[in-house]
Amino acid sequence: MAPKAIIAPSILSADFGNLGAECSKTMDQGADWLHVDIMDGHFVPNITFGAPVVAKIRPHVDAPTASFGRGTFDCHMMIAEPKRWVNEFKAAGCNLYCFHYEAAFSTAAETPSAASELRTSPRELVRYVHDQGLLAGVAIKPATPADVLYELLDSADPKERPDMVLVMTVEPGFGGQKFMASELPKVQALRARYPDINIEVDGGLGPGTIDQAADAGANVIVAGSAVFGAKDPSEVIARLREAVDGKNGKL
Ligand SMILES: O=C(CO)[C@@H](O)[C@H](O)COP(=O)(O)O
Repeated sequence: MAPKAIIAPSILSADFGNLGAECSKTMDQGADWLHVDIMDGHFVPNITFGAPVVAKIRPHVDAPTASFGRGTFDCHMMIAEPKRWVNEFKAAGCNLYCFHYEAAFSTAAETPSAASELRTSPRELVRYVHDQGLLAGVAIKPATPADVLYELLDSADPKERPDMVLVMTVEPGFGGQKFMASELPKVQALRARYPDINIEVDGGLGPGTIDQAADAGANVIVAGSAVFGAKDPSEVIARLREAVDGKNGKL
């Protein structure tokens, strides 16, 4: 049975001119976490913001008092060289550092000019993120199969096991895209093999698509435009939660 629902609105769809207030309002509307999309214009064809902005919004949301707790800043690092920024984002108030499997790998294999301390692998990077005292997430793009994650999730060493996996249900880079149901078999396979892990889905989630994602076994739900564009965001957040927890008998 999947773990409880965690609803993480993506602040990519918030009003950037009023970000602190937008974040605290969304928490008051029932969010568990905030999903903070970091894009570098390199790993993905869009740029958002960096650690200084995260540090500015952190005081607007109470920090979590436990791992995975309310107020977790779930930083989705759509960036090259993800090892470079772990400490800066930790200092800014990030709690969960979710890097892309593809980016961690390419630093080692495809960027031979990268400084040697930045050359890494997904396994080493999960360990490194844990060593810095953060939760570690590993994200996969639509072109990446789920089974690349098995080696990490099967690791006997908890330091090398991700705390969450993120299955992208759109190509990373932009909010407001169409949900790709073609990615759900990955979620099903991961849930069948790992009944207790946090599986996050991101992209095109909302009242019209949540049931498919919940049926597949996702429990951490990112929603940007569906929450920030709603007349009643509280109602949308409650609906997302009900779909996941209702299915799992947790309501
Ligand atoms: O990471 C991303 C996009 O790359 C997402 O977090 C989007 O921000 C989700 O937006 P919606 O599809 O829910 O509008």
